[in-house]
Amino acid sequence: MMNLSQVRRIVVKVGTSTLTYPTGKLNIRGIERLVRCIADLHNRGYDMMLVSSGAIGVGASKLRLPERPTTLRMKQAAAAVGQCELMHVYDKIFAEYGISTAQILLTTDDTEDERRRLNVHNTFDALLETGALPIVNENDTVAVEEIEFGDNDRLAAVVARVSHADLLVILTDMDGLFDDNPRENPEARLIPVVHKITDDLRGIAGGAGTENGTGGMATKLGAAELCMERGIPMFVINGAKPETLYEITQGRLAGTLFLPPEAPDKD
Ligand SMILES: Nc1ncnc2c1ncn2[C@@H]1O[C@H](COP(=O)(O)OP(=O)(O)O)[C@@H](O)[C@H]1O
Ligand SMILES: N[C@@H](CCC(=O)OP(=O)(O)O)C(=O)O
Repeated sequence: MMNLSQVRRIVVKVGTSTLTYPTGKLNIRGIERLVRCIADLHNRGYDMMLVSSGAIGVGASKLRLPERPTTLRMKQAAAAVGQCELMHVYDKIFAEYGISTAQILLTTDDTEDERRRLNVHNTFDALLETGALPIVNENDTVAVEEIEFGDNDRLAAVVARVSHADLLVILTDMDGLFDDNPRENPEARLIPVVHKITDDLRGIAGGAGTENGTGGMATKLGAAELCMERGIPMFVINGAKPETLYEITQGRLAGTLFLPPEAPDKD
C-alpha cells in the first residue's frame, strides 16, 4: 500500500448528501462527528482544509422553499443564505475544540491565472501557518458554470493542487466507486483501487444519487483526474463514517483509492 507517512496536508471534501437529511435540513449529528475527526487530525499536526458543499440545500431549507431551487438566480440566493448558516455551524463546533475557521469562496477561474493562483496559495499557506482551518466553497454568486453543474468535487481537486496538498479525501453517501450505480444495481461491487481513469470507468460512473447531491460519481472521476495529473492520491469514502479518515492516515485502504501511477511535480 502507498506510503502515507509523508502526508502532511489533507483536503477533505464533504457533499450535500452527507451534510443534510432528505428533508434538506442539516444533519447535525453527522457534521459534529466529521468536525471532531478533522479537529483531531489537526491536533495531531496535519494541515487540514475542508471543502464543503451544502450552501444551496441548507439555504433552501432555511428560506422554507418547497424544494431545491432550479433557476440560477434562486440557487444563488439560497447559496448566499445557506453559506452563512453553514459557516455559523462549523465555526461553533470547531470553536468547541479551540480551532478558528476561515471562509474562502472561490471559482475554479480564480486559479487559472498565475497571479491569482499564487494569491490563493499564499492565503491558504498563511492560514495554515496560524493554525486556522480553511473552509472552502464555490463563490456561488459568480460561479455560474459550477453552480449549474454542482461541481464542488472539481473545486476540491483544484484546492488540493493549489494548496500543494498531499491527499484529497471526498466524503459522499456511498462507500466509494462501484462497478455500477448501487442505487440501480444491488449487485454492484466496490472498486478498491483505480490507477487510471478510462472510458470504461466513465461509463459506470453515473450522476447524483439524491435530490440533494449534484454531479454524482462522474464529477468525482473528474476530480480524480485532476489529482492524478499532479500525483495527489484521492480517496472516495462514506461520509456516514468520517472515522475512516483515521484509518486512511494510518495507511489502510478504505473506500476507493485513486492512486496515480507515479508522482509528477506539483503546481
Ligand atoms: N458507479 C457508481 N458508484 C457509486 N455511486 C454512484 C455510481 N454512479 C452513480 N453514483 C451515485 O453517486 C451518488 C453520490 O454523488 P452525489 O449525489 O453527487 O453526492 P455528493 O453530495 O456527495 O457529491 C451516489 O448516491 C450514487 O447514487
Ligand atoms: N456551492 C454549492 C455546491 C453544490 C455541489 O457541488 O454539491 P455536491 O455535489 O453535494 O458537492 C453548494 O454549496 O450548495
